[in-house]
Amino acid sequence: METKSTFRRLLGYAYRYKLTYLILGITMIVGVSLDLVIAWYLNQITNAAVGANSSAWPFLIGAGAVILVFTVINGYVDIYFKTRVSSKIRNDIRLGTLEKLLCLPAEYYRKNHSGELLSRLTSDNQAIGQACSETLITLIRNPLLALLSFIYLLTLNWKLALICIFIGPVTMLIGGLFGKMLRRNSNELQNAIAEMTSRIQEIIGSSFVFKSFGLEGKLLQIFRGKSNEVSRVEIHGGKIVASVTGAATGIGILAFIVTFITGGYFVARGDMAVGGLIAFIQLMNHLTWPFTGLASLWGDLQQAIGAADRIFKVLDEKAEYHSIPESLESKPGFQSMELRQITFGYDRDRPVLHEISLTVEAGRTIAIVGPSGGGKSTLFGLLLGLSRPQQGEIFMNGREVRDMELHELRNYFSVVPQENCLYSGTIRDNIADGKRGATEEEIIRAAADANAIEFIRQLPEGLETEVGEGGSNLSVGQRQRIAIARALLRNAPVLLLDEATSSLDNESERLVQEALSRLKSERTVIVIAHRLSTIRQADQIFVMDQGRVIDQGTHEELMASGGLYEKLHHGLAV
Ligand SMILES: Nc1ncnc2c1ncn2[C@@H]1O[C@H](COP(=O)(O)OP(=O)(O)OP(=O)(O)O)[C@@H](O)[C@H]1O
Repeated sequence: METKSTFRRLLGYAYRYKLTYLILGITMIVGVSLDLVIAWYLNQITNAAVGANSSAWPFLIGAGAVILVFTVINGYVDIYFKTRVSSKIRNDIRLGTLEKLLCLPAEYYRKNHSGELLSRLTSDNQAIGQACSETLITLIRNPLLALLSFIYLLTLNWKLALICIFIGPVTMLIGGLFGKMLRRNSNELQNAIAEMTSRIQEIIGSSFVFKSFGLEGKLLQIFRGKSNEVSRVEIHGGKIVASVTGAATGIGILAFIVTFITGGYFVARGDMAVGGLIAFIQLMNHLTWPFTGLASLWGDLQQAIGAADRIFKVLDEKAEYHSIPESLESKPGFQSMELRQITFGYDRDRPVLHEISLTVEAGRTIAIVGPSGGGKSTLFGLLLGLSRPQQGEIFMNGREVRDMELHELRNYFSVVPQENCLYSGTIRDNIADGKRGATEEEIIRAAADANAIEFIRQLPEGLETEVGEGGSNLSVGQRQRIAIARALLRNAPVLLLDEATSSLDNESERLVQEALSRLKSERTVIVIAHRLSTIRQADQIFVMDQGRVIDQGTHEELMASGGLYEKLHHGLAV
């Protein structure tokens, strides 16, 4: 992406807060004026001291007090509004980024590292906030201050002023030179941090496994590699910043020495008053620092543009839908769903489903069974429109689903996934996710039908119990029953049930199965069955192997045919 257009886009966010920027424009002008006034003040006070002009003191004290008051008030207003605008812009971009992420297709999540996506919302977002306030304002303020200081310098001693002007172009050259290096370093650092963050997420979420398998040493070793890489890139960045700062400081001091030596010479010759020299040195600071500071500011801006590039890349991704939908409403009126010759691969040239055809009629229970990796979950993804088939068509009530809004399609389904994904919040929140505006009575009834109400009542906080990250405060069986309650409340006509493979104890299993049979009644059910015992009653069973439907029929028919189903039944007998 072009730096210019990225910058223009960033300005678009800033434009929303034009009033705040107007205030910051005023504080900037007042700040610049105060810097010049202080040089003038030093000039006055030194000349009064050298000329033994004691009558000037009341005026000088008064002027000092005014300068002090203005400086304090202006400083407060300036910092407050800079923080405010930076925070607001960061918030806008953060919300926009998450909104976009929520609208992106499942494929995007498959292809992008979660740590990278996390960095878009954290460190990249932070870098942009800084750029839109302090960096942006300073980039305008510094050249303005330098220009006005130079004009003032000309009035003090034009010859000296012209001698000192060489600094500007030299420092700008340095800024330009190092800016590109800083930006490259920033990109490299972001990638390294993203990889490290992903690792942290993975490690933190797996304490049960790494502790039971004694993987601490291995994980630390892997993490050390990622962490060392971050450190290496940071140190390299430090080298670049140190070079910029060193060069800039050198130029600043050179300018100072030249001014002092030349100015001192002018004073000695009587061409300049001592107060003038003092004011000159003060103004030289304003002339050199804006330029020397420009180098590192430029670096900051480059880093922010790098961060903005990455964020805008997410914002420009093709979304599944253009705005966050209202929470899904179940849609009555399901008649049938038909898959015709569906072929699909996560990589286009490596299909994992081959020419799948099946029909699901209203009110029937369809079971999909088969060995692991056969494509059962992938098929669910296609039904829900999470992936699009590369060949073939899917019809819902006779309508091609390509012609339907994704929300409309998904409104036909209630899903109980294998991993019973709950969100941080209370049990009530999680059940209520099934239906917008669910009443207390409906929530309790759903919990009761899901065989969850008893354990909920035994919890000290009842429905208000926090489930923890991903439901980690609850047992697997309890999580499943909450997920079933959520699906019951949703009350969509088609239930997609991916049976959990995790084995529950007998009592828990009984409670879950009982809850599921309530959920299944009066609905169309498509179930991925891991326990063949639970699907004997299914109207139609599809046996999938290596992405193909290799057999179909009722339990009895499939047992009689002596194919894979019969083998699974005897061999796995789950
Ligand atoms: N996100 C993905 N990217 C690439 N390939 C994938 C992805 N998810 C699954 N696959 C592949 O697709 C094939 C079918 O996987 P799928 O998860 O649909 O099988 P399954 O029958 O549901 O297995 P299980 O019973 O173990 O859950 C497998 O070969 C798997 O490796």
